[in-house]
Amino acid sequence: MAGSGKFFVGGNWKCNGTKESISKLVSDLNSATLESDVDVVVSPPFVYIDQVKNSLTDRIDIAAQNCWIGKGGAFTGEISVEQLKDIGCKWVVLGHSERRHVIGEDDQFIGKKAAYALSQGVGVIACIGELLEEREAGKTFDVCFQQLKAYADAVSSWDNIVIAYEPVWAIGTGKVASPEQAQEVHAAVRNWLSKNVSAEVASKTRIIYGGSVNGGNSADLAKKEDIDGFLVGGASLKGPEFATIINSVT
Ligand SMILES: O=C(COP(=O)(O)O)NO
Repeated sequence: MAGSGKFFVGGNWKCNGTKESISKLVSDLNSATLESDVDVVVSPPFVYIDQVKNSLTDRIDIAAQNCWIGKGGAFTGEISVEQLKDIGCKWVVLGHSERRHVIGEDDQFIGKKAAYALSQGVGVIACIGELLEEREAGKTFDVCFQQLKAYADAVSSWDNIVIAYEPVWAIGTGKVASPEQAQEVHAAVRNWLSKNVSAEVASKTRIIYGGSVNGGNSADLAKKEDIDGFLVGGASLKGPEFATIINSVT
């Protein structure tokens, strides 16, 4: 398994940054003191991965924000898992709500991407999460379990998967899920894994929360039994605050 820490915190930089701003962010991360039992990854835009990989401390791994569904070749505009490995990526974020609801990727497409990435030895941060209208309609569990099933139907091992529960209504809105709301879904996800995969997978798979996490709310979220870390967007672009979040999970 890529990373053996009890906890996992990812920084999803999304489509943000410049060479200059990323150089400053990397410098801040390199000078941070980070808790030892937290696996930490950052996910730069593709075009900055090489810069980050060649300047960031080895304490922090690199995740890509997406990958092609199979081996490279005549797929204009795509980036293969092999190429991401070649430049030092150990992880890839898949199934992010922005890929589902903005780009239009469906569950099966995402599941196949996850299976291929894992087959090449790259870990998968497997995102799931419901829309506000789905939550308001009482469909949160149905949606998350459907997305989980698509991963489970495609992959043959869970050793290199971290599940990220990211309620879409909390992403980028400042409306963070309450610790109780997040714990309820994390516990249901873990129970689903136990019933549909195995008790061992349910026990060892890290389930992380994403959606308006910041240095002020991460500690309360991290106290919950089934919250094993975070996938942080906006706050991960600020090195000191991202370090505060990382150090709050233990
Ligand atoms: O999309 C997110 C969360 O973003 P924010 O922290 O900005 O809500 N993580 O992948």
